[in-house]
Amino acid sequence: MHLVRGLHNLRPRHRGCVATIGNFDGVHRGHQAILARLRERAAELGVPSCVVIFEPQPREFFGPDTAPPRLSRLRDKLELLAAEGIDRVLCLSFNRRLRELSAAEFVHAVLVEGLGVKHLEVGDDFRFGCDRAGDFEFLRQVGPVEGFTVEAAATIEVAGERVSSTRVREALAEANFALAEHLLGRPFTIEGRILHGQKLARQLGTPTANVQLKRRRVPLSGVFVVSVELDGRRWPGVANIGVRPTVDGDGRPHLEVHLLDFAGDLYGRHLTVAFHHKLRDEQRFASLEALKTAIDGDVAAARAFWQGQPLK
Ligand SMILES: Cc1cc2nc3c(=O)[nH]c(=O)nc-3n(C[C@H](O)[C@H](O)[C@H](O)COP(=O)(O)O)c2cc1C
Ligand SMILES: Nc1ncnc2c1ncn2[C@@H]1O[C@H](COP(=O)(O)OP(=O)(O)OP(=O)(O)O)[C@@H](O)[C@H]1O
Repeated sequence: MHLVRGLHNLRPRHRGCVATIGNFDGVHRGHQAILARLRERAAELGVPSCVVIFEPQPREFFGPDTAPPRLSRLRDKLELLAAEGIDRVLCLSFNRRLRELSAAEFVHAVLVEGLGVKHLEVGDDFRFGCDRAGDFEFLRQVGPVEGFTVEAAATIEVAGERVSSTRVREALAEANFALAEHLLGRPFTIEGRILHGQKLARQLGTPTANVQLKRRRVPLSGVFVVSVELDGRRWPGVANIGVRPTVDGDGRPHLEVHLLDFAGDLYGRHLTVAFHHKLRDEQRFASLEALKTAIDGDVAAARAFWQGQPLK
């Protein structure tokens, strides 16, 4: 899959494709359906498939602190789109200039001049352009004039509800991991590199891998049963996402994972943590001894969870 960053990096050879536009946060089953349709249309027309995404996502541009936490960073999204068989991603910086483009200007500059789109596939609720004035009806009118066809993707529902990134976030906040997995078509995961921690966990008897979150905000917090993928192998584990009020509290969330039955050095390695069940909220304990007892309980609960159940 080829990534083009910004309109200015489009070349004449990029013209001629089928496209869709959106945030595609989490690449959930609604997105997967649109992407499947896009692949079909690309094959029919003999042109590449292209997904147009924004970075930051528009809501993050308008309210960096109030926008909901992401399900996927840009690199996760790109991996997921590649796995869906998409040929090309155009990643546009969402900035003042872009937000001020009217719907007609956006269509002309991005879809026509930039991509030479032959066919556009969007959800029927898709809105775009300055003040979100552009919609499916507008595209249907302007498409034939600008030389492309437009199709509204059928709405994908799970359990009678439209699948959306918002719904996945709600499921995670409610710790409904079965629903989140159903909506995503895979378990919710967080990937990252292992950093050095304070080395306190070892003293607590439960060595943990500290996954680098940087400034990333995550859509869940608490103590969880997880599975961890490391170099193509899967391990059962238990994880904490929180600010660790008992021991420090730099106010930033940390993701720490203890792999059951694993011995070895994980510093600098890359791992993927899949979330399956919430055990409890994070708590401030009166002593390290009390924290240790709680963590021992979490480890036992994770062991019981995986007992007789295949790792996934
Ligand atoms: C399963 C698990 C549950 C945890 N629960 C809590 C908790 O409820 N409250 C808390 O302050 N810290 C909690 N922690 C975080 C510990 O405080 C942390 O592992 C310890 O500070 C070691 O940090 P270090 O790896 O940076 O040395 C938990 C950690 C794990 C692995
Ligand atoms: N369940 C769905 N069925 C059909 N199309 C969908 C579905 N979900 C999203 N789409 C379409 O996929 C494209 C990208 O959607 P986008 O990621 O912007 O929105 P979303 O998944 O609904 O997220 P949010 O909850 O943030 O609105 C849009 O064209 C949108 O209409």
